[in-house]
Amino acid sequence: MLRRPASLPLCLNRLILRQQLRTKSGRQYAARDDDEDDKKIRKKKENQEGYIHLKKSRGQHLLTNPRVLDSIVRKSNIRPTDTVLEIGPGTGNLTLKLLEAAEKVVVVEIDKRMVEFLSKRVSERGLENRLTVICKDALKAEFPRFDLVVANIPYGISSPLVAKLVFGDIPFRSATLLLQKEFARRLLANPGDSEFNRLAVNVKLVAEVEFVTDVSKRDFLPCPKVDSSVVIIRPKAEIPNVDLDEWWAFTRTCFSKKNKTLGATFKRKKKVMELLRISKGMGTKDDNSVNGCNYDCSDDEDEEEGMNDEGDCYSSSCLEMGMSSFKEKIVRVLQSGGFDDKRPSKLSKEELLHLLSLFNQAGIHFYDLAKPRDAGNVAFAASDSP
Ligand SMILES: C[S@@+](CC[C@H](N)C(=O)[O-])C[C@H]1O[C@@H](n2cnc3c(N)ncnc32)[C@H](O)[C@@H]1O
Repeated sequence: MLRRPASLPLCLNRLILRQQLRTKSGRQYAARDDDEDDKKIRKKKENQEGYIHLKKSRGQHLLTNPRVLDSIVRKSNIRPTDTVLEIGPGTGNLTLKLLEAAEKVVVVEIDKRMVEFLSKRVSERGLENRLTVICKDALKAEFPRFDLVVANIPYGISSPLVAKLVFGDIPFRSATLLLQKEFARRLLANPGDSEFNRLAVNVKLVAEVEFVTDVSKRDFLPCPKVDSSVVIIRPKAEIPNVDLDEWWAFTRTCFSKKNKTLGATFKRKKKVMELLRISKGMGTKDDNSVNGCNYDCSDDEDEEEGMNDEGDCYSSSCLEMGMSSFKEKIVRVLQSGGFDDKRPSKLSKEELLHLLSLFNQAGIHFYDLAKPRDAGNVAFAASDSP
C-alpha cells in the first residue's frame, strides 16, 4: 500500500502518491519544482531517507514502465560477457535490468543523490561488484572500455553525447538510446527530408541508425512534455577514408545555412576570408590559433558582422588582395562538381565527400577548433532540448 504523507494538501498528496517508487528497503518520493509550491515541505522531505526531488534542469524523467524497460534490454542484444555503458542511470530502473543481462555495467551520472540512491538499490541485491559508478558529467567524463551503450539519456545533451560516442576512440557494437522523438527523427532522416541536417549527415558517415519504437510520455515519471523514441546506432565496420576533423569543419560550413545553396554559402565574404586565412596558415580573426577555424554555425551572415562588399571589417590588406582570386577558386570548385546551386540538405554523404575532395584537390582545406572528439565543444546545428 502507498502511504499518503500526512501534512500535504489532498491534490499534492495524490500527485506524490502517483510518483512514489518502491525500493527494497524503503520508498522514494519524487516530485518536481513546478509540482510543489511549498518549498518548506520539500526541504523537510529531502531530509527523509529515499526522497529525491527530481530536477527538470537535469532532464530527470524516470522511465517507469517495466514493459518498455524490458523491451529496451531485449532489443539491445546484450551478451552475458558484455560491459554495458549507461549514461544517466537516475534511480536505476534500467540499471537493474542491465545487471541481469550483462557481466558489468558502467554508469555515468552527474547527480550525487541519484548515485547514492542507485548504489543502495544495487547493493541491496548484492550486485555492487558488477557495477562501476562514475559520478561526473558524461560530456566531460573519460569512458572506460565498453561493448554496448544502453541508456535513457538526458535529452539536453543528446547531440554532443551522440557525437562523443560515434566519433570517439572506443569501439563498441551498438548504442540503444531513448531519445526525444524529434531528435531521433533527425538521426533517421535522409537527404531531402525536412529533418535532414548536419547531425544526420555526420552520424551517417560513421554509423547506421535503426528505429526501434516510439515511447509514450506517460511511461515516464514525471510525464515530460515531449514524446520519445528508441533507436539503435551501430558504428560501421568501415568508414570513408577522410580526415574526420576536416569533415567536421567542412559540414559545419556547408550546413551553416542549410537551406541556402552551397554557392551562396561559400561565396559569402566571411567564408572566403576564413578559408583564405586558413590557406595562409593564419587562423581566424576571432581566435589566436594558427590553423584553427572556429565557424559559428548559429548565424554568421556578413551583414550582422558589420561587413559590406568593400570589406571594411578586415584591415588586413594582404588578405584583401588575395581574396578575389581565392573566391574565383572556390567558385571553380563548386561549378566543376555541379554544386553551385545545390542545397546541403539535399546532398548525400557521398556527394558531400566528393565536394570535399574537390576542395582538397584545389588546395582548400577546412579546420575546426571544435573537434568531434571533444564533445564539450561540439555544436551540432540541431537543437534537441525537450
Ligand atoms: C532521463 S533521466 C533517466 C534516468 C534513468 N535512466 C531512467 O530511465 O529512469 C536522465 C538522467 O541523466 C542524469 N544526467 C543529466 N545530465 C547529465 C550529464 N551531463 N551527465 C551524466 N548524467 C546526467 C540525470 O541526473 C538523470 O538521472
